[in-house]
Amino acid sequence: MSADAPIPVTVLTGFLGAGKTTLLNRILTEQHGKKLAVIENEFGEVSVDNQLVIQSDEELFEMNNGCICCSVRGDLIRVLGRLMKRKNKLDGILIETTGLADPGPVAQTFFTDDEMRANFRIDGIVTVVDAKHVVQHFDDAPEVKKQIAFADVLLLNKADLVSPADLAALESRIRGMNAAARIERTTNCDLPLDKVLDLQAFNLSRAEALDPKFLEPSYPFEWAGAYPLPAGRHTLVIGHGDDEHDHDHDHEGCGCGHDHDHGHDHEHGEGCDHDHHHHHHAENELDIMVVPVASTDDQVLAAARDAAVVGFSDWENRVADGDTFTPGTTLQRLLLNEGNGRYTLDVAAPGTYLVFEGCGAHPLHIYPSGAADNVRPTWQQDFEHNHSHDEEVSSVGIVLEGDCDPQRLNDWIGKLLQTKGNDIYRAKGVLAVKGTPKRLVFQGVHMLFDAKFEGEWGNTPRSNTLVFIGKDLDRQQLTEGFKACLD
Ligand SMILES: Nc1nc2c(ncn2[C@@H]2O[C@H](COP(=O)(O)OP(=O)(O)OP(=O)(O)O)[C@@H](O)[C@H]2O)c(=O)[nH]1
Repeated sequence: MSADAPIPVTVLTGFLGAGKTTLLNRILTEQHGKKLAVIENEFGEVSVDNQLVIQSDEELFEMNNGCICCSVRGDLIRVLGRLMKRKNKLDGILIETTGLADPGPVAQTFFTDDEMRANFRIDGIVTVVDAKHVVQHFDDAPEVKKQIAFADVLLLNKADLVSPADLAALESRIRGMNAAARIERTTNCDLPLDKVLDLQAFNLSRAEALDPKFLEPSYPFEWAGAYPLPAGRHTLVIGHGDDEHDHDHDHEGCGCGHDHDHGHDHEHGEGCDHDHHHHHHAENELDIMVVPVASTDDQVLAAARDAAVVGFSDWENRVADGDTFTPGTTLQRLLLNEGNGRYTLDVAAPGTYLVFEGCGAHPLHIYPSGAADNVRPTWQQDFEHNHSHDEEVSSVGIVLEGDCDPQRLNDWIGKLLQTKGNDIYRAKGVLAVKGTPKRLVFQGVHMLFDAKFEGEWGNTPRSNTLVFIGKDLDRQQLTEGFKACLD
């Protein structure tokens, strides 16, 4: 490939347990003579996939502290920046998204600026569909339909688990959701790799037709405002706790939580139609970032916004009610009391400070030290966070030392998935079993599960890592249940 040609990027999507890692491992083991970089994003409190993706020469980047379509997009951009520098040594990039990712924003990342467009080209979006379980998620997981709609190739996988009649019915239903994609029926994602790689299939106009906002950026924050601040220890108030001063963010009007009277630059202001779902924030937390800027010129604001995108994907500093924090590109997670909180913002130098708010629904006031009234933003903007996740899906991770008793483990898992398999969408783990040097790899998708001994522990310390993903998971019950399997 010429050094100037953009690197082809393949996005692998599909709901939890559909077979994405199976396909990835197939690609990694086959002799295709290509040098690929793999970006792996996993949903779950603890990572198991790093133990399940086979070892290969390919470079593997893991992103596990959030979903690639929103909170770790900053990480994705950073990894791509690194790969860009070694572009002539790479033949392609594979991105395995979490089962809950909307592929739209992932694909969108490659169109965000000229540098991205020049260096990368989406070759295709490959969606793996679990023929056995997908139907039950059509209604409860909106991501599934998006993954199908966005696909250039659809693997109708797990064909071995359904009857030919059911498979045909499913195929026509899926065809109805995406008339353009090629559909391949597979078992264990077994198909020639030229059906998923080197497709030149991604079509920007189709993506725009599916999502008219496709080329509009989406951000991990919903609002930003610029405040002129003197040096000093200022009070930052979130919420309505202070009624006396509650005159500048009244919520009449669009209901989006901002004071529109003072907005100078409302890109999306009119209908304020951004949705306020924010799956990874609890109601009693608000993510903010306070970034010093030299001015409110467009270029300066754009640079601050890009820094905030990266900062929002990084680890947060937790700030309790009453605590102090300083400006900078660190994400500050304000801990709220029923939506309210009062913090000290310690400003060393006077100047303009941009405040980014993760969720725009929280009124925010800054009272400079010694001032009777709060300071108004001189500029403000709403940002589009145009997708959301099913807030009910959560994960429980268990990491424990000790050896499992195989019989008790089998009984526990069997019973658990039989009784709770509707709600446990996905379970996986790598376990240490009494009396064997091998690692037990456990895989569950709803009620179906299997466990295989794969590879030895060798020098790696024996331990048990398990993750459950689904709705209404009972952490204590799962943890206690597993503990009882340990010797
Ligand atoms: N019977 C059957 N099982 C399959 C098939 N494809 C994959 N599996 C099994 O389904 C389970 C999940 O497969 P993975 O490849 O890990 O699925 P995934 O989409 O990567 O899962 P997440 O990353 O957790 O969302 C594993 O136990 C696979 O062996 C298939 O065609 N038939």
